[in-house]
Amino acid sequence: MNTSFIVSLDQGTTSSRALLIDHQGKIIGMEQEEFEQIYPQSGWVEHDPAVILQSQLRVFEKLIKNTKVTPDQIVAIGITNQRETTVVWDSETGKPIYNAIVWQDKRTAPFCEKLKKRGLTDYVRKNTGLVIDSYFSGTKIKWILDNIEGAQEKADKGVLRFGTIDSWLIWNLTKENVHVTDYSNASRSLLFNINTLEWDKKLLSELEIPASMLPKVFPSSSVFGMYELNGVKIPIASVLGDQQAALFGQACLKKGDAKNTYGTGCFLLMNTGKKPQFSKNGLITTIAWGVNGKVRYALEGSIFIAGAAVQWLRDELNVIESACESEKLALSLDVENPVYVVPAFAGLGAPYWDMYARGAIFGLTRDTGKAHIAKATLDSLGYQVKDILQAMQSDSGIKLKCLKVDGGAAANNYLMQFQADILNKNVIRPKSIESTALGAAYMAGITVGMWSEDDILKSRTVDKIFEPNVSKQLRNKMYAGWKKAVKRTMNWECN
Ligand SMILES: Nc1ncnc2c1ncn2[C@@H]1O[C@H](COP(=O)(O)OP(=O)(O)O)[C@@H](O)[C@H]1O
Ligand SMILES: O=P(O)(O)OC[C@H](O)CO
Repeated sequence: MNTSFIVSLDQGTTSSRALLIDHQGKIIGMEQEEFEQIYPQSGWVEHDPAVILQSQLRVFEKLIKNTKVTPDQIVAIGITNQRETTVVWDSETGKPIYNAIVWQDKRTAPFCEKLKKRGLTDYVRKNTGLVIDSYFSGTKIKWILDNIEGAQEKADKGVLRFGTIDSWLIWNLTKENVHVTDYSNASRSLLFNINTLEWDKKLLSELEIPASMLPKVFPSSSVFGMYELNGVKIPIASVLGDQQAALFGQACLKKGDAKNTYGTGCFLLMNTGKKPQFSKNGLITTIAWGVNGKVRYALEGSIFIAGAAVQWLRDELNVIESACESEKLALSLDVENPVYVVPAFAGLGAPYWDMYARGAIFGLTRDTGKAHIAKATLDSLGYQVKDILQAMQSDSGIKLKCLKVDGGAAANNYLMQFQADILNKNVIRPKSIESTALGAAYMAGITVGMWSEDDILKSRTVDKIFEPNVSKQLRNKMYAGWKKAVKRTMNWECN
Protein backbone atom coordinates (compact mmCIF):
# COMPACT_ATOMS: atom_id res chain seq x y z
CA MET A 1 0.00 0.00 0.00
CA ASN A 2 1.39 3.35 -0.95
CA THR A 3 -0.91 5.89 0.61
CA SER A 4 -1.59 7.65 3.90
CA PHE A 5 -4.23 6.74 6.43
CA ILE A 6 -5.86 7.99 9.59
CA VAL A 7 -6.67 5.74 12.52
CA SER A 8 -9.84 6.56 14.40
CA LEU A 9 -10.16 5.21 17.95
CA ASP A 10 -13.84 5.15 18.92
CA GLN A 11 -14.25 4.28 22.58
CA GLY A 12 -18.02 3.76 23.04
CA THR A 13 -20.20 2.75 26.00
CA THR A 14 -20.39 -0.89 25.03
CA SER A 15 -17.42 -1.43 22.77
CA SER A 16 -14.03 -0.14 21.68
CA ARG A 17 -13.40 0.22 17.96
CA ALA A 18 -10.42 1.09 15.78
CA LEU A 19 -10.89 2.07 12.14
CA LEU A 20 -8.44 2.67 9.33
CA ILE A 21 -9.59 5.43 6.99
CA ASP A 22 -7.98 6.34 3.69
CA HIS A 23 -7.50 9.63 1.84
CA GLN A 24 -10.98 9.48 0.31
CA GLY A 25 -12.65 8.95 3.70
CA LYS A 26 -13.22 5.25 2.91
CA ILE A 27 -13.15 2.76 5.78
CA ILE A 28 -10.41 0.23 4.92
CA GLY A 29 -10.58 -1.83 8.08
CA MET A 30 -12.37 -1.99 11.42
CA GLU A 31 -11.89 -3.96 14.63
CA GLN A 32 -14.33 -3.97 17.53
CA GLU A 33 -14.46 -5.49 21.01
CA GLU A 34 -17.36 -5.42 23.48
CA PHE A 35 -16.45 -5.10 27.15
CA GLU A 36 -18.11 -5.73 30.49
CA GLN A 37 -20.72 -3.42 31.97
CA ILE A 38 -20.57 -3.46 35.78
CA TYR A 39 -23.78 -2.90 37.80
CA PRO A 40 -22.70 -2.89 41.49
CA GLN A 41 -26.09 -1.66 42.74
CA SER A 42 -29.44 -0.68 41.30
CA GLY A 43 -28.95 2.50 39.26
CA TRP A 44 -25.13 2.28 39.32
CA VAL A 45 -23.11 1.63 36.13
CA GLU A 46 -19.32 1.28 36.04
CA HIS A 47 -16.51 0.31 33.66
CA ASP A 48 -13.04 -0.90 34.53
CA PRO A 49 -10.68 1.80 33.12
CA ALA A 50 -7.91 -0.78 32.64
CA VAL A 51 -10.26 -2.99 30.60
CA ILE A 52 -11.25 0.00 28.47
CA LEU A 53 -7.60 0.83 27.81
CA GLN A 54 -6.64 -2.78 27.05
CA SER A 55 -9.60 -3.32 24.70
CA GLN A 56 -8.81 -0.08 22.87
CA LEU A 57 -5.13 -1.03 22.48
CA ARG A 58 -6.05 -4.57 21.38
CA VAL A 59 -8.38 -3.40 18.58
CA PHE A 60 -5.72 -0.91 17.48
CA GLU A 61 -3.10 -3.70 17.30
CA LYS A 62 -5.49 -6.04 15.45
CA LEU A 63 -6.29 -3.28 12.96
CA ILE A 64 -2.60 -2.77 12.19
CA LYS A 65 -2.05 -6.52 11.86
CA ASN A 66 -5.10 -7.26 9.69
CA THR A 67 -4.78 -4.28 7.34
CA LYS A 68 -0.98 -4.65 7.15
CA VAL A 69 -0.64 -0.87 7.36
CA THR A 70 2.83 0.29 8.46
CA PRO A 71 3.26 2.93 11.19
CA ASP A 72 4.78 5.46 8.76
CA GLN A 73 1.59 5.30 6.64
CA ILE A 74 -0.52 6.49 9.60
CA VAL A 75 -0.42 10.28 9.44
CA ALA A 76 -2.67 10.91 12.43
CA ILE A 77 -4.83 9.35 15.13
CA GLY A 78 -8.27 10.73 15.99
CA ILE A 79 -9.92 9.93 19.31
CA THR A 80 -13.65 9.95 19.98
CA ASN A 81 -15.27 8.70 23.14
CA GLN A 82 -18.31 8.04 25.28
CA ARG A 83 -18.73 11.35 27.07
CA GLU A 84 -19.12 12.25 30.77
CA THR A 85 -17.88 8.84 32.00
CA THR A 86 -15.49 9.76 34.79
CA VAL A 87 -12.08 8.33 35.64
CA VAL A 88 -9.98 9.55 38.57
CA TRP A 89 -6.44 8.27 38.78
CA ASP A 90 -3.30 8.74 40.85
CA SER A 91 -0.70 10.57 38.77
CA GLU A 92 2.15 8.95 40.72
CA THR A 93 1.10 5.35 40.03
CA GLY A 94 -1.01 5.93 36.92
CA LYS A 95 -3.68 3.72 38.54
CA PRO A 96 -7.37 4.65 38.81
CA ILE A 97 -8.51 4.99 42.41
CA TYR A 98 -12.01 3.75 41.52
CA ASN A 99 -13.84 2.24 38.54
CA ALA A 100 -15.01 4.64 35.82
CA ILE A 101 -18.46 5.97 36.77
CA VAL A 102 -20.47 5.75 33.57
CA TRP A 103 -22.66 8.55 32.20
CA GLN A 104 -25.80 6.45 32.88
CA ASP A 105 -25.03 6.09 36.60
CA LYS A 106 -27.61 7.61 38.95
CA ARG A 107 -25.79 7.47 42.33
CA THR A 108 -25.29 11.22 42.56
CA ALA A 109 -28.98 12.12 42.20
CA PRO A 110 -29.32 13.12 45.90
CA PHE A 111 -26.27 15.40 45.62
CA CYS A 112 -27.76 16.97 42.47
CA GLU A 113 -30.88 17.79 44.52
CA LYS A 114 -28.67 19.60 47.04
CA LEU A 115 -27.10 21.68 44.26
CA LYS A 116 -30.57 22.59 43.01
CA LYS A 117 -31.63 23.58 46.51
CA ARG A 118 -28.54 25.80 46.75
CA GLY A 119 -30.05 27.75 43.87
CA LEU A 120 -27.44 26.80 41.26
CA THR A 121 -29.81 25.75 38.45
CA ASP A 122 -29.76 29.04 36.61
CA TYR A 123 -26.03 29.59 37.07
CA VAL A 124 -25.28 26.12 35.72
CA ARG A 125 -27.54 26.60 32.70
CA LYS A 126 -26.14 29.99 31.72
CA ASN A 127 -22.50 29.10 32.22
CA THR A 128 -22.21 25.41 31.35
CA GLY A 129 -25.28 25.05 29.09
CA LEU A 130 -26.34 22.02 31.15
CA VAL A 131 -29.02 21.02 33.62
CA ILE A 132 -28.10 19.74 37.08
CA ASP A 133 -28.24 15.98 36.59
CA SER A 134 -26.21 12.96 37.62
CA TYR A 135 -25.49 12.42 33.88
CA PHE A 136 -22.58 14.88 33.84
CA SER A 137 -19.08 14.33 35.26
CA GLY A 138 -18.87 16.96 38.04
CA THR A 139 -20.96 15.20 40.67
CA LYS A 140 -19.30 11.87 39.84
CA ILE A 141 -15.87 13.37 40.68
CA LYS A 142 -17.32 14.71 43.91
CA TRP A 143 -18.69 11.25 44.80
CA ILE A 144 -15.25 9.67 44.30
CA LEU A 145 -13.55 12.33 46.45
CA ASP A 146 -16.16 11.88 49.20
CA ASN A 147 -16.38 8.10 49.18
CA ILE A 148 -12.99 6.62 48.33
CA GLU A 149 -10.63 6.40 51.27
CA GLY A 150 -7.77 8.87 51.07
CA ALA A 151 -9.05 10.46 47.86
CA GLN A 152 -9.67 13.94 49.26
CA GLU A 153 -6.20 14.07 50.87
CA LYS A 154 -4.54 13.01 47.62
CA ALA A 155 -6.60 15.54 45.68
CA ASP A 156 -5.58 18.29 48.11
CA LYS A 157 -1.92 17.32 47.58
CA GLY A 158 -2.41 17.71 43.80
CA VAL A 159 -1.77 14.03 43.09
CA LEU A 160 -5.13 13.05 41.54
CA ARG A 161 -6.19 13.54 37.94
CA PHE A 162 -9.71 13.53 36.52
CA GLY A 163 -10.48 12.72 32.92
CA THR A 164 -13.22 11.61 30.61
CA ILE A 165 -12.22 8.58 28.55
CA ASP A 166 -10.32 10.67 25.97
CA SER A 167 -8.04 12.06 28.71
CA TRP A 168 -7.56 8.62 30.25
CA LEU A 169 -6.57 7.13 26.88
CA ILE A 170 -4.21 9.97 25.97
CA TRP A 171 -2.52 9.88 29.39
CA ASN A 172 -1.74 6.23 28.70
CA LEU A 173 -0.95 6.54 24.99
CA THR A 174 1.68 9.25 25.41
CA LYS A 175 5.15 8.62 26.88
CA GLU A 176 5.05 11.91 28.80
CA ASN A 177 1.55 11.15 30.22
CA VAL A 178 -0.05 14.35 28.98
CA HIS A 179 -3.26 15.38 30.74
CA VAL A 180 -5.54 16.99 28.17
CA THR A 181 -9.05 17.09 26.74
CA ASP A 182 -10.97 19.10 24.12
CA TYR A 183 -13.79 21.68 24.32
CA SER A 184 -16.51 19.19 23.36
CA ASN A 185 -15.66 16.80 26.20
CA ALA A 186 -15.00 19.57 28.74
CA SER A 187 -18.45 21.01 28.00
CA ARG A 188 -20.02 17.81 29.47
CA SER A 189 -18.35 18.12 32.86
CA LEU A 190 -20.68 20.62 34.60
CA LEU A 191 -17.44 22.46 35.45
CA PHE A 192 -16.58 24.14 32.14
CA ASN A 193 -17.72 27.61 31.25
CA ILE A 194 -18.83 27.42 27.62
CA ASN A 195 -18.81 31.22 27.25
CA THR A 196 -15.26 31.89 28.46
CA LEU A 197 -13.84 28.45 27.46
CA GLU A 198 -12.30 28.02 30.91
CA TRP A 199 -12.94 25.85 33.95
CA ASP A 200 -15.55 27.63 36.05
CA LYS A 201 -14.08 28.70 39.42
CA LYS A 202 -17.46 29.08 41.15
CA LEU A 203 -18.57 25.57 40.23
CA LEU A 204 -15.21 24.07 41.19
CA SER A 205 -15.60 25.68 44.58
CA GLU A 206 -19.27 24.61 44.98
CA LEU A 207 -18.29 21.01 44.23
CA GLU A 208 -14.99 21.26 46.18
CA ILE A 209 -12.94 19.98 43.26
CA PRO A 210 -9.31 21.20 43.13
CA ALA A 211 -8.29 22.71 39.77
CA SER A 212 -5.13 20.56 39.85
CA MET A 213 -7.29 17.53 38.99
CA LEU A 214 -8.45 18.97 35.69
CA PRO A 215 -6.98 18.45 32.23
CA LYS A 216 -5.76 21.26 30.00
CA VAL A 217 -8.44 22.03 27.41
CA PHE A 218 -7.67 22.47 23.69
CA PRO A 219 -9.69 22.97 20.49
CA SER A 220 -10.86 19.60 19.09
CA SER A 221 -8.51 19.99 16.14
CA SER A 222 -5.11 20.13 17.88
CA VAL A 223 -2.07 17.96 18.35
CA PHE A 224 -2.81 16.54 21.80
CA GLY A 225 0.33 14.40 22.03
CA MET A 226 2.35 11.76 20.17
CA TYR A 227 1.79 8.01 20.14
CA GLU A 228 4.89 5.98 19.40
CA LEU A 229 4.35 2.86 17.28
CA ASN A 230 7.46 0.79 16.47
CA GLY A 231 9.63 3.88 16.80
CA VAL A 232 7.36 6.08 14.63
CA LYS A 233 5.76 9.06 16.35
CA ILE A 234 2.13 9.58 15.24
CA PRO A 235 0.26 12.76 16.26
CA ILE A 236 -3.01 12.40 18.17
CA ALA A 237 -4.58 15.11 16.05
CA SER A 238 -8.21 15.24 17.17
CA VAL A 239 -10.38 14.65 20.21
CA LEU A 240 -14.18 14.86 20.09
CA GLY A 241 -17.00 13.56 22.25
CA ASP A 242 -18.70 10.83 20.23
CA GLN A 243 -21.94 12.71 19.57
CA GLN A 244 -20.15 15.84 18.42
CA ALA A 245 -17.92 13.63 16.25
CA ALA A 246 -21.03 12.13 14.61
CA LEU A 247 -22.35 15.66 13.95
CA PHE A 248 -19.05 16.48 12.23
CA GLY A 249 -18.94 13.11 10.44
CA GLN A 250 -22.46 13.69 9.07
CA ALA A 251 -21.16 17.00 7.68
CA CYS A 252 -23.56 19.04 9.83
CA LEU A 253 -21.23 22.00 9.48
CA LYS A 254 -23.79 24.78 9.04
CA LYS A 255 -26.17 26.36 11.51
CA GLY A 256 -29.44 24.35 11.50
CA ASP A 257 -27.85 21.03 10.37
CA ALA A 258 -28.82 18.14 12.64
CA LYS A 259 -28.27 14.40 13.10
CA ASN A 260 -29.47 11.64 15.39
CA THR A 261 -27.21 8.78 16.53
CA TYR A 262 -28.76 5.49 17.74
CA GLY A 263 -26.11 3.87 19.99
CA THR A 264 -26.47 2.80 23.61
CA GLY A 265 -28.41 6.02 24.00
CA CYS A 266 -29.76 8.33 21.32
CA PHE A 267 -28.41 11.82 20.81
CA LEU A 268 -29.96 14.41 18.53
CA LEU A 269 -27.67 17.40 17.97
CA MET A 270 -28.22 20.55 15.95
CA ASN A 271 -25.38 22.87 14.96
CA THR A 272 -26.39 26.32 16.26
CA GLY A 273 -23.37 28.20 14.90
CA LYS A 274 -21.08 30.68 16.60
CA LYS A 275 -23.10 31.40 19.72
CA PRO A 276 -24.52 29.18 22.45
CA GLN A 277 -28.30 28.98 22.22
CA PHE A 278 -30.20 28.16 25.40
CA SER A 279 -33.25 25.89 25.46
CA LYS A 280 -36.71 26.58 26.81
CA ASN A 281 -37.79 22.99 26.18
CA GLY A 282 -35.44 20.77 28.17
CA LEU A 283 -32.53 20.53 25.77
CA ILE A 284 -28.93 21.26 26.68
CA THR A 285 -26.35 23.53 25.11
CA THR A 286 -22.98 22.08 24.33
CA ILE A 287 -19.78 22.87 22.45
CA ALA A 288 -19.78 21.08 19.11
CA TRP A 289 -16.06 21.57 18.39
CA GLY A 290 -13.21 23.98 18.09
CA VAL A 291 -11.47 23.95 14.72
CA ASN A 292 -9.40 26.45 12.72
CA GLY A 293 -9.71 29.04 15.48
CA LYS A 294 -13.54 28.81 15.48
CA VAL A 295 -15.81 27.40 18.17
CA ARG A 296 -19.21 26.00 17.18
CA TYR A 297 -22.09 25.28 19.53
CA ALA A 298 -24.95 22.77 19.41
CA LEU A 299 -28.31 22.13 20.99
CA GLU A 300 -28.62 18.55 22.19
CA GLY A 301 -31.38 16.18 23.21
CA SER A 302 -29.84 13.29 25.18
CA ILE A 303 -31.79 10.01 25.46
CA PHE A 304 -30.20 7.67 27.98
CA ILE A 305 -31.52 4.31 26.83
CA ALA A 306 -31.92 3.41 23.15
CA GLY A 307 -29.82 0.50 21.77
CA ALA A 308 -29.31 -0.45 25.43
CA ALA A 309 -33.00 -1.41 25.50
CA VAL A 310 -32.30 -3.81 22.63
CA GLN A 311 -29.42 -5.25 24.67
CA TRP A 312 -31.87 -5.65 27.54
CA LEU A 313 -34.16 -7.70 25.25
CA ARG A 314 -31.12 -9.83 24.38
CA ASP A 315 -29.33 -10.19 27.72
CA GLU A 316 -31.98 -9.83 30.44
CA LEU A 317 -35.23 -11.00 28.78
CA ASN A 318 -33.57 -13.41 26.34
CA VAL A 319 -36.26 -12.75 23.72
CA ILE A 320 -33.66 -12.31 20.97
CA GLU A 321 -30.19 -13.76 20.45
CA SER A 322 -28.75 -10.82 18.57
CA ALA A 323 -29.70 -7.15 18.20
CA CYS A 324 -30.58 -7.53 14.52
CA GLU A 325 -33.12 -10.26 15.39
CA SER A 326 -35.29 -7.54 16.97
CA GLU A 327 -36.15 -6.36 13.45
CA LYS A 328 -37.48 -9.76 12.35
CA LEU A 329 -39.50 -10.11 15.54
CA ALA A 330 -41.03 -6.64 15.21
CA LEU A 331 -41.95 -7.27 11.59
CA SER A 332 -43.60 -10.61 12.51
CA LEU A 333 -46.38 -8.58 14.15
CA ASP A 334 -48.48 -7.01 11.45
CA VAL A 335 -51.28 -5.73 13.70
CA GLU A 336 -51.36 -2.50 15.68
CA ASN A 337 -49.39 -2.96 18.89
CA PRO A 338 -51.18 -1.84 22.09
CA VAL A 339 -47.99 -2.34 24.12
CA TYR A 340 -45.64 0.49 25.18
CA VAL A 341 -42.20 0.03 26.72
CA VAL A 342 -40.76 3.08 28.47
CA PRO A 343 -37.06 2.25 28.92
CA ALA A 344 -36.41 4.71 31.75
CA PHE A 345 -33.81 2.32 33.17
CA ALA A 346 -31.49 5.22 33.97
CA GLY A 347 -34.17 7.81 34.67
CA LEU A 348 -35.24 10.01 31.78
CA GLY A 349 -32.98 12.50 30.03
CA ALA A 350 -34.16 15.24 27.69
CA PRO A 351 -36.72 16.70 27.58
CA TYR A 352 -38.02 15.28 30.91
CA TRP A 353 -34.86 15.24 33.10
CA ASP A 354 -36.31 12.95 35.73
CA MET A 355 -33.57 11.09 37.63
CA TYR A 356 -36.30 9.16 39.50
CA ALA A 357 -38.29 7.77 36.53
CA ARG A 358 -37.96 4.00 36.08
CA GLY A 359 -38.79 1.67 33.20
CA ALA A 360 -42.22 0.12 32.67
CA ILE A 361 -44.28 -1.91 30.20
CA PHE A 362 -47.89 -0.86 29.60
CA GLY A 363 -50.86 -2.34 27.76
CA LEU A 364 -50.22 -6.01 28.52
CA THR A 365 -53.06 -8.44 27.72
CA ARG A 366 -53.27 -12.25 27.85
CA ASP A 367 -52.08 -12.55 24.24
CA THR A 368 -49.03 -10.31 24.65
CA GLY A 369 -45.95 -12.14 23.44
CA LYS A 370 -42.31 -11.45 22.86
CA ALA A 371 -42.96 -9.89 19.44
CA HIS A 372 -45.14 -7.21 21.08
CA ILE A 373 -42.44 -6.46 23.64
CA ALA A 374 -39.66 -6.37 21.04
CA LYS A 375 -41.65 -4.12 18.73
CA ALA A 376 -42.64 -1.79 21.58
CA THR A 377 -39.00 -1.60 22.65
CA LEU A 378 -37.87 -0.52 19.19
CA ASP A 379 -40.80 1.90 18.99
CA SER A 380 -39.66 3.51 22.26
CA LEU A 381 -36.49 4.70 20.48
CA GLY A 382 -38.59 6.36 17.79
CA TYR A 383 -40.96 8.00 20.29
CA GLN A 384 -38.10 9.39 22.38
CA VAL A 385 -36.56 10.91 19.26
CA LYS A 386 -39.89 12.52 18.43
CA ASP A 387 -40.00 14.08 21.93
CA ILE A 388 -36.58 15.61 21.28
CA LEU A 389 -37.19 16.70 17.73
CA GLN A 390 -40.28 18.63 18.76
CA ALA A 391 -38.32 20.44 21.48
CA MET A 392 -35.45 21.12 19.06
CA GLN A 393 -37.70 22.62 16.40
CA SER A 394 -39.42 24.77 18.96
CA ASP A 395 -36.13 26.05 20.47
CA SER A 396 -34.35 26.70 17.21
CA GLY A 397 -37.32 27.95 15.22
CA ILE A 398 -36.04 25.64 12.44
CA LYS A 399 -38.37 23.02 10.99
CA LEU A 400 -36.22 20.07 9.98
CA LYS A 401 -37.06 18.74 6.53
CA CYS A 402 -35.50 15.35 7.22
CA LEU A 403 -33.49 13.53 9.87
CA LYS A 404 -29.93 12.31 9.20
CA VAL A 405 -29.25 9.16 11.20
CA ASP A 406 -26.33 6.89 12.16
CA GLY A 407 -25.09 4.60 14.97
CA GLY A 408 -25.46 0.85 15.55
CA ALA A 409 -29.26 0.66 15.76
CA ALA A 410 -29.72 2.77 12.60
CA ALA A 411 -29.03 -0.52 10.78
CA ASN A 412 -32.54 -1.65 11.83
CA ASN A 413 -34.87 -1.06 8.86
CA TYR A 414 -38.03 -1.57 10.91
CA LEU A 415 -36.90 1.10 13.37
CA MET A 416 -35.93 3.56 10.64
CA GLN A 417 -39.33 3.15 8.92
CA PHE A 418 -41.11 3.59 12.26
CA GLN A 419 -39.02 6.70 12.88
CA ALA A 420 -40.08 8.20 9.54
CA ASP A 421 -43.72 7.29 10.25
CA ILE A 422 -43.85 8.77 13.75
CA LEU A 423 -41.96 11.95 12.80
CA ASN A 424 -43.69 12.37 9.47
CA LYS A 425 -40.28 13.18 8.00
CA ASN A 426 -37.82 11.49 5.68
CA VAL A 427 -35.10 9.63 7.54
CA ILE A 428 -31.77 9.57 5.70
CA ARG A 429 -29.26 6.83 6.42
CA PRO A 430 -25.71 7.24 5.02
CA LYS A 431 -23.79 4.35 3.44
CA SER A 432 -21.53 4.20 6.46
CA ILE A 433 -23.28 4.45 9.82
CA GLU A 434 -19.84 4.89 11.45
CA SER A 435 -20.22 8.69 11.42
CA THR A 436 -18.65 8.99 14.87
CA ALA A 437 -15.36 7.40 13.84
CA LEU A 438 -15.42 9.26 10.54
CA GLY A 439 -15.97 12.58 12.31
CA ALA A 440 -12.90 12.07 14.52
CA ALA A 441 -10.88 11.02 11.45
CA TYR A 442 -12.00 14.06 9.42
CA MET A 443 -11.09 16.33 12.32
CA ALA A 444 -7.63 14.74 12.63
CA GLY A 445 -7.26 15.03 8.85
CA ILE A 446 -7.97 18.75 9.07
CA THR A 447 -5.33 19.16 11.79
CA VAL A 448 -2.61 17.53 9.67
CA GLY A 449 -3.73 19.25 6.46
CA MET A 450 -5.09 16.14 4.73
CA TRP A 451 -8.69 17.39 4.44
CA SER A 452 -10.71 20.59 4.46
CA GLU A 453 -14.31 21.13 5.59
CA ASP A 454 -15.29 21.16 1.88
CA ASP A 455 -13.90 17.64 1.41
CA ILE A 456 -16.14 16.47 4.24
CA LEU A 457 -19.23 17.96 2.61
CA LYS A 458 -18.38 16.13 -0.63
CA SER A 459 -17.81 12.81 1.09
CA ARG A 460 -21.45 12.18 2.16
CA THR A 461 -23.13 9.17 0.56
CA VAL A 462 -26.74 8.07 1.10
CA ASP A 463 -27.66 4.41 1.60
CA LYS A 464 -31.43 4.70 2.01
CA ILE A 465 -34.18 7.27 2.51
CA PHE A 466 -37.14 6.09 4.61
CA GLU A 467 -40.36 7.96 3.78
CA PRO A 468 -43.34 8.31 6.14
CA ASN A 469 -46.15 5.91 5.40
CA VAL A 470 -48.90 6.14 8.07
CA SER A 471 -52.01 8.26 8.42
CA LYS A 472 -51.94 11.38 10.57
CA GLN A 473 -54.72 9.90 12.68
CA LEU A 474 -52.78 6.72 13.49
CA ARG A 475 -49.56 8.67 14.11
CA ASN A 476 -51.29 10.95 16.60
CA LYS A 477 -53.01 8.05 18.35
CA MET A 478 -49.75 6.12 18.76
CA TYR A 479 -47.87 9.16 20.06
CA ALA A 480 -50.64 10.04 22.54
CA GLY A 481 -50.28 6.51 23.97
CA TRP A 482 -46.55 7.09 24.42
CA LYS A 483 -47.04 10.39 26.25
CA LYS A 484 -49.52 8.71 28.60
CA ALA A 485 -47.08 5.88 29.30
CA VAL A 486 -44.13 8.24 29.97
CA LYS A 487 -46.18 10.24 32.45
CA ARG A 488 -46.80 7.12 34.52
CA THR A 489 -43.11 6.24 34.84
CA MET A 490 -42.09 9.64 36.16
CA ASN A 491 -40.89 10.25 39.70
CA TRP A 492 -41.27 6.50 40.38
CA GLU A 493 -38.32 6.23 42.74
CA CYS A 494 -39.25 9.24 44.82
CA ASN A 495 -36.50 10.85 46.85
N1 LIG B 1 -29.91 -4.18 14.10
C1 LIG B 1 -30.05 -3.57 15.28
N2 LIG B 1 -31.28 -3.29 15.74
C2 LIG B 1 -31.45 -2.65 16.93
N3 LIG B 1 -30.43 -2.28 17.71
C3 LIG B 1 -29.20 -2.54 17.31
C4 LIG B 1 -28.93 -3.20 16.07
N4 LIG B 1 -27.58 -3.31 15.94
C5 LIG B 1 -27.04 -2.75 17.05
N5 LIG B 1 -28.01 -2.29 17.87
C6 LIG B 1 -27.83 -1.61 19.17
O1 LIG B 1 -26.94 -0.53 18.95
C7 LIG B 1 -26.04 -0.39 20.05
C8 LIG B 1 -24.63 -0.40 19.53
O2 LIG B 1 -24.44 0.71 18.71
P1 LIG B 1 -23.10 1.54 18.81
O3 LIG B 1 -23.25 2.66 17.85
O4 LIG B 1 -21.98 0.60 18.66
O5 LIG B 1 -23.20 2.02 20.32
P2 LIG B 1 -22.15 2.55 21.41
O6 LIG B 1 -21.21 3.47 20.68
O7 LIG B 1 -23.04 3.25 22.37
O8 LIG B 1 -21.45 1.40 22.07
C9 LIG B 1 -26.28 -1.54 20.99
O9 LIG B 1 -26.96 -1.02 22.11
C10 LIG B 1 -27.17 -2.50 20.19
O10 LIG B 1 -28.14 -3.10 21.02
O1 LIG C 1 -21.24 5.45 23.65
P1 LIG C 1 -22.43 6.04 23.01
O2 LIG C 1 -22.30 6.10 21.53
O3 LIG C 1 -23.69 5.44 23.47
O4 LIG C 1 -22.49 7.58 23.46
C1 LIG C 1 -22.63 7.90 24.80
C2 LIG C 1 -22.71 9.40 24.96
O5 LIG C 1 -21.54 10.05 24.59
C3 LIG C 1 -23.10 9.75 26.37
O6 LIG C 1 -23.28 11.13 26.49
